[in-house]
Amino acid sequence: MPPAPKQKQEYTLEQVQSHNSEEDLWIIIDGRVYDMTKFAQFHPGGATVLYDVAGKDATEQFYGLHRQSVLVKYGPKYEIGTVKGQTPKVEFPSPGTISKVPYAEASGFQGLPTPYYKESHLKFREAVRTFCETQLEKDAWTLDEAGEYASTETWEKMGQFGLLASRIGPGPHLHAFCKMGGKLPGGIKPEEFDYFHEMIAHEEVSKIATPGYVDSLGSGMVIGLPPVLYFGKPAIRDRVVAEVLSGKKRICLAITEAGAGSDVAAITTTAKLSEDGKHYIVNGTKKWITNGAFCDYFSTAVRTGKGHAGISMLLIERGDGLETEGIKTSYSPSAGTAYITYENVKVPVENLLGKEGQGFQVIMFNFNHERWFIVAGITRAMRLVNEECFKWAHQRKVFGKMLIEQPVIRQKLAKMISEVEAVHAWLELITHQMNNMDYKEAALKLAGPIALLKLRCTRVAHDVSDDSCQIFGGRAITRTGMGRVIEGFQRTYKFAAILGGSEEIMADLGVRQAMRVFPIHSKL
Ligand code: HEM
Repeated sequence: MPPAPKQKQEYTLEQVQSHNSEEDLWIIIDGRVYDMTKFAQFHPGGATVLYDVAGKDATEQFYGLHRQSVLVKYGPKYEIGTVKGQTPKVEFPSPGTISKVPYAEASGFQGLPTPYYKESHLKFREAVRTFCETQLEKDAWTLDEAGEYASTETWEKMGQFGLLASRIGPGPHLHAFCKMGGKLPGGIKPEEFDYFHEMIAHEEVSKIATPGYVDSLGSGMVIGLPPVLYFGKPAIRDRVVAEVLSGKKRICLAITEAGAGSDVAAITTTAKLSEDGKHYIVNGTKKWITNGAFCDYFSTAVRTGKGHAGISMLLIERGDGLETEGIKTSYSPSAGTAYITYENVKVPVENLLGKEGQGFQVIMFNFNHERWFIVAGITRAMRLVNEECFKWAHQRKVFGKMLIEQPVIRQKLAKMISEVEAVHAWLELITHQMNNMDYKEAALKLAGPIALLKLRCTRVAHDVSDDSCQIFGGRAITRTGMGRVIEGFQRTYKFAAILGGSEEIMADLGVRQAMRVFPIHSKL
């Protein structure tokens, strides 16, 4: 929340100037007067720097060294009034508002004509952004640094607000969810809800910009629930979907193993039918499972036979024989990235997702949605990085002028902005196409374009990370302070280039899909 302007006292410049000693230290930041006398000795930047500006206007020094959030946190405690004749100019956006920084939002949200976004998308974005900023963002950074998972209360809050349901996409499950008393953000009706609403939900969560903690807010669910939703037996599906969307239970997708990443067919975790035919007995391990450390359910790929046709999907509940252990990644442990061990885990045959031996199809069916979701998240993260760079370039002075006045910085910004706008425009087009196809048709026709979009997106992320680091300098490798968002991005953007299929696999898949529909008799 922005600090409430304190109009209770107005001081003349001369009055402020007279409080200019270590024992009586006032400063001005953007027309507001702060009494720093007691704070000076606790100031993380040291007391001396404050003594140097005692009784003076320190706006430029302050905004050259601090994020706005510092004033939001400490301002109300130390602000004592305003300067007569000066009106504070710096904006403190209220929760849910759209940024006015150029290219910080998709142009359709900054008032330009758009074929995609309707009133319901604007309403939805405002509601989700307000929720994220007021309910999730305020302690995200502290929890991410501490490596803590999102609490059960946070999950239930997300469930009640309809954020979890919004991240699984349109479909009959939303009607079921609302019939059972659930609500969607912004009062959107299930029949209005489309893939743009879902895309917005992913974007807004990604904008929280604490990559590990952001993943702990449901990335496992986004990829782990669809196999149950589309391939689970009705009784199990209805129970599990209701539990997960309300935030009472958590689910993740367990496919990759130490010896099987993008090469899904190499998985070795086995599921053997028990003698009475009532259970599968699962043995093996899984690695890099997002949210695995704290989930209740695991949509797990298992081997029930040989080759591609020997892969099946099982819904496995945490219980005897299933152990999870956190893996240390470049992310915060908040993401709950886990190594999973299955030792003689008994799974009822009813928990088979799809048919035995058709696990590969179940996995492929969901991969497009997973990749599209990764693209939505990383693109939004890049937009935020660009916004931070644009602001920083207007804040930071070097060699006597603003960074933005240096042509080399404008060149970098031009590249970053144009690349992000291009991938986002492709994302919007594909999302529009998803809205106009059923899930099956989209899985077939959009697999190639989504793979190529993901490839382009993570290549752009590489460039954006590189350029933003050069713009932010030392702050881009410092976890706290001005470059916090850039530091988090450069440390973690590679996740998107590997998860859900590596760049190399995306490139190959994209072209092979195009080869399938190439009219073979076309000649030069
Ligand atoms: C309301 C007034 C101020 C408050 C509440 C405040 C608070 C803080 C805080 C919380 C930090 C740590 C920032 C972080 O790492 O996230 C910090 C750092 C710092 N502050 Fe202040 N500050 C104020 C004014 C000033 C002024 C006027 C100056 C300079 C004249 C200054 C100079 C510095 C410096 C040099 C650092 C270290 C920055 C770095 O490591 O990059 N501060 N301040």
